[in-house]
Amino acid sequence: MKLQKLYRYVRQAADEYNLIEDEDKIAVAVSGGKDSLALLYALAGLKRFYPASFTICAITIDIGFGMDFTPVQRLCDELDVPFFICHTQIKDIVFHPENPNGSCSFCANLRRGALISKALELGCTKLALGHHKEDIIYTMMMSMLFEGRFYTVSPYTAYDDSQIAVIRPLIYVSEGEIKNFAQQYQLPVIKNLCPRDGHSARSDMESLMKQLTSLYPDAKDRFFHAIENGNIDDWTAARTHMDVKQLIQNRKMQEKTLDKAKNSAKTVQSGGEL
Ligand SMILES: Nc1ncnc2c1ncn2[C@@H]1O[C@H](COP(=O)(O)OP(=O)(O)OP(=O)(O)O)[C@@H](O)[C@H]1O
Repeated sequence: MKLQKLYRYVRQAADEYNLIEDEDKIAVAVSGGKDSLALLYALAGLKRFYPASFTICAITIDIGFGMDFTPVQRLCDELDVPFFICHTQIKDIVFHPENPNGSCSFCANLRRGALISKALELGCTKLALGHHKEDIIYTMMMSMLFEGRFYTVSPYTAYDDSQIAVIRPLIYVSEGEIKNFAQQYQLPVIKNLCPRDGHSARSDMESLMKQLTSLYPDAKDRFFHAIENGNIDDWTAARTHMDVKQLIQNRKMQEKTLDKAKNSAKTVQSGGEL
């Protein structure tokens, strides 16, 4: 995939869901994986010609697996993006033998907390995550199968207790396109050293989708269309550029529904979406 195409996708998401506003300071959450590196690349370029004026910085949460993030630092230098790395003990907390909550979703929550607190410290108004089209679809499938509700993470999420909103500008980009882009532009992808990488419920959704696609080639597009038109509260609110207070109100209602659904469904360890 060419860079122009990536820009087009990100612009489409930004325009449709009001992701980027004038004076925004966007913290790009960079794990070192292909998705967030592609996101960094896209936003660093887009800020030169996007109608709203915004700045970016990059934040990496070092979970404690001893990964070397020097290649990310080099890319940030090349793109002229300030880079911040936060060293944490998340690995020790999540992998503690006596910790019964040591799931992928617990780890994702800790990472998100660390990202938000660093982004707030830096005065950022948005935190951009690298979820792509399949991430959105697989989260919806997990939500239906494990929680019994039609839901997935939104392109724009506001929190009432925080000055920052989470945005997902890659929702229109497929994983295949990102892989291709990462190869073409030689993004410095760092191998994830977590032993659970690739062994989550998310990978089960991937296999399930492969089977579905062999029977119904358009399954992914149909699922994504259902999400965009399915009146999921956060999605509708973002698309209609709803007032932030109203957005938060909607989110609270959603959380109540989730609690109810969780109580009545079997608890299954999910794939740990951030
Ligand atoms: N350790 C981290 N530091 C900073 N950001 C992170 C970290 N882990 C995850 N993120 C952010 O959360 C997003 C989703 O996380 P997830 O673990 O699902 O990664 P992924 O789908 O493999 O994406 P990537 O290829 O970017 O690693 C990432 O794209 C990235 O923006």
